[in-house]
Amino acid sequence: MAPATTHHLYPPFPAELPTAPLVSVSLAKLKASDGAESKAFFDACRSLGFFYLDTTGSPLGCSLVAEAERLNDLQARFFKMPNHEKEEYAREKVDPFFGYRHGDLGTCHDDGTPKRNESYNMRKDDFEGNCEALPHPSLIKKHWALLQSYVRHCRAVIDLMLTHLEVHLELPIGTLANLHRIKERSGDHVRFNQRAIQPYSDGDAKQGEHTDFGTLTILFNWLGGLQIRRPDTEDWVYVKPVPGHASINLGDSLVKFTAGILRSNVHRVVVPPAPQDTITRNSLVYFSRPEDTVVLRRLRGGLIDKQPRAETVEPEMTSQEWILRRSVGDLKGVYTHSGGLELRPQMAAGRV
Ligand SMILES: O=C(O)CCC(=O)C(=O)O
Ligand SMILES: [Fe+2]
Repeated sequence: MAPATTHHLYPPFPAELPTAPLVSVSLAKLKASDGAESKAFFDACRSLGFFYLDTTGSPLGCSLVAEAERLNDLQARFFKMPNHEKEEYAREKVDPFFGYRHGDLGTCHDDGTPKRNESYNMRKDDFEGNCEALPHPSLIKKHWALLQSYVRHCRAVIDLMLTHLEVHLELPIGTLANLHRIKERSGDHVRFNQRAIQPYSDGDAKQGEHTDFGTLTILFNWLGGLQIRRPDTEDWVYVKPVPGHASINLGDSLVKFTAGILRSNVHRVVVPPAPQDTITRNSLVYFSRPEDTVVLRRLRGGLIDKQPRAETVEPEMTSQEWILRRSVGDLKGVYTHSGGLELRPQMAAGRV
């Protein structure tokens, strides 16, 4: 039985809007090593780099969805905390990458408090006890076990997907998994995201265009707003949230490891389509990334050896360095070179 979701409590995603052509991949079938499903998964990883993960019939998927619902409730409570309390855990205070971030929109809520886009980034290593945990508010500490369990479940899904990738890439089993060991330090994290109600702006939409830096991203959405740029038409189209499904997308490190066999697609978050644009928008993201010490470069073996060699030698750096430099806008995304999309001023208004 599918777990209860809360999508029906929000205004509906409009039926007539063109949406992104994401295929749906069944987690239960991937787990059962279903050949056709595995192929559909790999095709989606090559062609679009985005797909839905259908959790129906999977105990792991059911846990993930149930926990995502509880975490969505938790994030609403987290963001309701007074700004000065959240700022105690600001990135500037706690860590160069993790912690609370915000971008002011320059307008105010009815009660006079400034409107913000906000995020709270909690690293996997805190939950796994791989290092001393960063400071967190008591609300987060109270729900530590839930977050720990969510991290474990996300990682189980990611490890399964990495194994399917290894098979199709004709790599020895464990090649990718060994670069993503849960007990090793990495940039993996859970992110709470909140966007205030705001008017659509072309400039903001453009500023938000990005690829993810890491490996695989597991995303739960309750409202529209996420858009991808279709590789075939170059049109920006909304990804419709589907109850019981996560959206999965591939990040730049998989493009680098596979010398471009896999795709990390450009995406952005804009105002949800009406009538969803009158609601504060939250999303829940799990970002997986290679271990900190892994050098981001093409791997050897299987299909990767058949890929053409790049004419220019790209600088090689560790995952940790790549993430830090990407996060301050110092490096461009793998698929965004030509448009110069990542050449934006750091922390542009409202961008977190
Ligand atoms: O909020 C969303 O739907 C997507 C967020 C996203 O793309 C990101 O945080 O990298
Ligand atoms: Fe993203």
